[in-house]
Amino acid sequence: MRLLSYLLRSSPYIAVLAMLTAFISGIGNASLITLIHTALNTDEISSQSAWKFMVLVCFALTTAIISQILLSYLYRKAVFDWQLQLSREILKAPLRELEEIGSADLLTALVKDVTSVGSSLLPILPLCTNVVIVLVCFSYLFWLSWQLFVAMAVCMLIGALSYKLVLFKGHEILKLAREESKQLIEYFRLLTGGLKELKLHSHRRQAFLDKNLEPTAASIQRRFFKWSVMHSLTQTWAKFLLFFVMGLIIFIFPKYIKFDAEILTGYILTLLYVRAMLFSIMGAMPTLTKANVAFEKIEALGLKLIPETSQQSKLPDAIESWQSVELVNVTHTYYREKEDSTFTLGPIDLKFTSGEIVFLVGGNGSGKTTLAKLITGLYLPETGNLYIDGKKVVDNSREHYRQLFAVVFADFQLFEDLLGLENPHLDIHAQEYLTKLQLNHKVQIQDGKLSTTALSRGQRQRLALLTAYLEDRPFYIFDEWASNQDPMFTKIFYTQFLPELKARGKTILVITHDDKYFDWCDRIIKLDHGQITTKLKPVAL
Ligand SMILES: Nc1ncnc2c1ncn2[C@@H]1O[C@H](COP(=O)(O)OP(=O)(O)OP(=O)(O)O)[C@@H](O)[C@H]1O
Repeated sequence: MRLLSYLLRSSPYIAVLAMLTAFISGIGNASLITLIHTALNTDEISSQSAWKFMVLVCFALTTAIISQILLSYLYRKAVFDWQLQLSREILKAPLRELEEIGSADLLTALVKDVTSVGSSLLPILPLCTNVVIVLVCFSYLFWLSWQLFVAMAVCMLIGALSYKLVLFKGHEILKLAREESKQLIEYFRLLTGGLKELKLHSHRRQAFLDKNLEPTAASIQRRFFKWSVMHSLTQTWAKFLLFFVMGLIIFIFPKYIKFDAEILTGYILTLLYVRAMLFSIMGAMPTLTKANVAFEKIEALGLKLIPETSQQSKLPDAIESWQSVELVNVTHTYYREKEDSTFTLGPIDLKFTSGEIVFLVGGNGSGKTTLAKLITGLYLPETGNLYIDGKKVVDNSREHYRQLFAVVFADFQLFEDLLGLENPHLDIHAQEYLTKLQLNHKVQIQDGKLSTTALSRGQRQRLALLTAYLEDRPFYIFDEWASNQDPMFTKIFYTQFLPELKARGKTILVITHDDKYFDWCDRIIKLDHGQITTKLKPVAL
């Protein structure tokens, strides 16, 4: 029911119209069978009845076509809307939560689950029509003989209960298959991302196929097969149930309930007609079950398909002037479920002032990147607070606070389109930076779009730097930016780029292992196992 309300809320007017036409079409269809039965039992068929029949056929046909067109529109629009809405929700959710969910689950939700939920729309409207037809036909049967109807209904109810039981079991199987589909997507991601490693090592490749990919794919296939068998069994059972009921009506019930031949033909004719509708109602159940599983999964991720309030909140402006950013008693803890261990960063007390260059050093895994995520407001501190110019950063101001930073993370992502950079001279500025970064012979820029990002890792890092330059934010953070640069460019970075940025009044935090250039900063902060062990001037190090 909750799924249905979501489906209807995505385009309420169209949905109501589509349902209305589906209902009307259902009434038209059901009226046809009563008209046929009456005509069969009339000696002389009047021309008025023939006209009535023709009009009813046209009416049922037109409403069915309209409802189908509306349905296709509704389906396409719903999937489109939900994919956009889920993307917004993902961008809105806290980074740490998203990291814990993992990209495989998010991708499955965006690509597979949304389509599954949307596909439930396809049988829903025909379902409405068929439910109406079945209800009208059953009312007709009740009107013909209520005693016969009650006897028939009891038999059908027993059949429906057994069907429901199997459907419930199927729901559990589909849930497990959904979890494994997520794992399969993760393996596909490894396959496409690890082509070099898999091609070079034949034993690893074989083991990857035999031990990872194949068992998961086979298990999903087994579960879906089990589900299909259960589905086919219930469908076949449902078909024979109706024949069984007809057999009871023809051979058994007449011994106990009195009714004439006209009622009997009415029952058989109507049941034969209703049979197709009942099958289609039952046929829709697996799709609805699949949609329900996908819907539950999206909800379990904490993502909403329908926006709760208007999406058009004003985007925060960039911060132009500031004096200090301060972290007071800030901590962050990772919990690693598989190893049942934790890593805690902090408590951290740090202050950055406008226009200084700070180097952040420390061994692998000491918490440097985590600290950068806390400073930029990407991670929410578990304890303690961030302050900008003495003002606490709270939930309402966090988005605004984040506009202070331009960051090149070690696992940066390049966008070919230089998005969100409102600058009438963007191409000219970008071209200047491309020359400065010695990329002008490799990459061109036109209408804010880079001609390519298919470059070496070091060159891609330079492109990431280009984006950061163009963002022109007051606070720059570089996470081991120079690690893939040649010695000459590393030198240019520390001895030219950083001082130039500082001269423009920027604050720069550089996560680095390049001790050769430690003299080129104002301060050095050292992290060890999540704790700040040293805050020094470079000369003293
Ligand atoms: N997403 C995560 N989930 C769980 N633990 C994590 C996660 N990211 C990092 N950690 C753990 O937190 C610790 C600090 O990681 P972090 O990436 O901040 O260190 P780092 O100093 O930047 O390391 P490196 O120099 O290798 O980049 C590490 O022990 C790491 O295992």
